Amino acid sequence: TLAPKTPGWLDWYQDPSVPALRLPAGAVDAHCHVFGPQAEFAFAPERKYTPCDGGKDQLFALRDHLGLARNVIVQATCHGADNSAMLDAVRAAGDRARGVATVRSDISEKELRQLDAAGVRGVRFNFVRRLVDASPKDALRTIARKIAPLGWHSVLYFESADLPELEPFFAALPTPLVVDHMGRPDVGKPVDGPEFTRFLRFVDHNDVWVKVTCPERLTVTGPAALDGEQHAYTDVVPFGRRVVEEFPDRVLWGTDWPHPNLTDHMPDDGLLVDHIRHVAVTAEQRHKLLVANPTRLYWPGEDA
Ligand SMILES: O=C(O)/C=C(\C=C(/O)C(=O)O)C(=O)O
Repeated sequence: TLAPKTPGWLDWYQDPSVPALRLPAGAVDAHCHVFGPQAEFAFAPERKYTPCDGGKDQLFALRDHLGLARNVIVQATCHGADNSAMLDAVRAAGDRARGVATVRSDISEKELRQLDAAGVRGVRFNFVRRLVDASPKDALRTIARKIAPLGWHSVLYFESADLPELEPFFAALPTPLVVDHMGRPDVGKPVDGPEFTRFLRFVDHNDVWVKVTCPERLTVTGPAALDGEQHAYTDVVPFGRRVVEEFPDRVLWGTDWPHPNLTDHMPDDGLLVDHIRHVAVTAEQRHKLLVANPTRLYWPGEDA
């Protein structure tokens, strides 16, 4: 029997608009997931939510609809450390997808090489308490040490309030670091206030990559019209724009489709693409954000 969806959970947007923004050739959705379908890929018993299905066929249809060329498919907590749904999608996409996995500290070198051969290029460390139970730092250190020889990176998902406590641990990891959703800033606070300044300093000191993603998750005011356009998350724009301006060569973008854990509104993915115009305002910034940076990180050696 299939597990029912967490009550109150919104399904992903069924009829996304065609973006007004034409994406540059080779644009990468560098943060998205696949959920099941659970009839084929069961959700993990230890999960803290049960999503609707969101399989590879719908993910690739969205990629094509939005004008994207490639995906980086990130393991979501609803599948725990069972990466089979993600691997199935990455393999199905051929060279058009890479993966970021969740692994346990006892993973063998052989298993890691198999993941690498399948297109995995990083692991995810999740510190968001509503998503996972404690993440023992010793176990994560062991994982980071095991993946470093493969040239993989560590993707970090944390609440901004936890950065002070986590920063020394992050700084000591022996891999490149990639932060999800700008470190989840409190956008009710000033962009040049102490909290986001501390985050930007962390990024600068450790050459951290930053995903300029999830304005729909971070917004306090909700989608609003901006420059006559629907659905720009105006209160998040200054944060994304700041990161793009300060670290133009280490920013990434993604849809976060199928958008887990949203209950008050579900973004139209076409309008999420248009939101890019407010944070990467020049064609050069957009080429780096969408093409050059993700290609350098996930398809190194390719000209982009
Ligand atoms: O999709 C995201 O990146 C954000 C969320 C969930 C996960 O990342 C996950 O379950 O792996 C969230 O904030 O609920």
